[in-house]
Amino acid sequence: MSLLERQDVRTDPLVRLESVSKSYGDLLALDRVSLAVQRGEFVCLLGASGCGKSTLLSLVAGLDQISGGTLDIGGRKVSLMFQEAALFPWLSVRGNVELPLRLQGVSRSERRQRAEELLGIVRLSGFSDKRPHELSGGMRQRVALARALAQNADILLMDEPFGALDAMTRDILHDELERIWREQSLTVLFVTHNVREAVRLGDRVILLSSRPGRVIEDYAITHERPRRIDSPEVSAQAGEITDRLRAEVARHAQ
Ligand SMILES: Nc1ncnc2c1ncn2[C@@H]1O[C@H](COP(=O)(O)OP(=O)(O)OP(=O)(O)O)[C@@H](O)[C@H]1O
Repeated sequence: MSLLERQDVRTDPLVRLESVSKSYGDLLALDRVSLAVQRGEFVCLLGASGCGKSTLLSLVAGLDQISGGTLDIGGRKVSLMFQEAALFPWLSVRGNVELPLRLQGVSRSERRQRAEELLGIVRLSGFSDKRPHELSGGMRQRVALARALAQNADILLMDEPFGALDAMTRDILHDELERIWREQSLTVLFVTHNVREAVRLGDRVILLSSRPGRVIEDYAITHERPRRIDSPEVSAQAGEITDRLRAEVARHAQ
């Protein structure tokens, strides 16, 4: 294999954006964003409110059309998870997790088995027959994660999935997500406002400018895993990124 071929293998991204722009009428939300996410990477997107983070996710999800540039996910499947679990209240926990499997045409018995397996992965075995309103916010997000995993997608897109949870519950879910990401070899694109959360979880933290969103920094986070959100290393790097973000917000406010 030639050097060039080997480099191609190493840089075979699952998600590739080249100079992607997105406008809503006169409003330019994203401005020539280039970003490549490698298979198995955990990439966090960070930026001031309104800088286009959710827009970027919805473009990758194919929920919206790009206005310019190239976006290529090679026809791969994506699944989405949001701040609100958005579970169907009339379905049991198992029924919610089974839904994507039902849409994929998976047989009843296989569906049940797979749903139980996924509920085990998110540590909710024994809660299958509960309804969403009987669960805590953290447990509902676990169900949403199991449902996202049931889609059997190549790429997991997460839009502030833990933003509404208390700090302790969020901390526990960080550990769980990291474990599941490793065990399932997931590729994750994760939007957050929380700099520490981004450094806790990400292999990379992509910092977007204030609107229109452009990539202004691409930080490699190399601290050993599992990390603690309150460790000195995470705090120090989060401090550095926060300073950069503050400078960007201040520049924009002038
Ligand atoms: N469907 C839409 N129609 C018109 N404007 C939109 C639409 N979606 C997003 N926008 C605008 O695009 C810009 C980027 O929005 P987006 O929600 O992507 O930002 P964000 O970084 O995710 O914000 P936040 O951190 O506050 O959630 C905002 O100015 C928003 O008002």
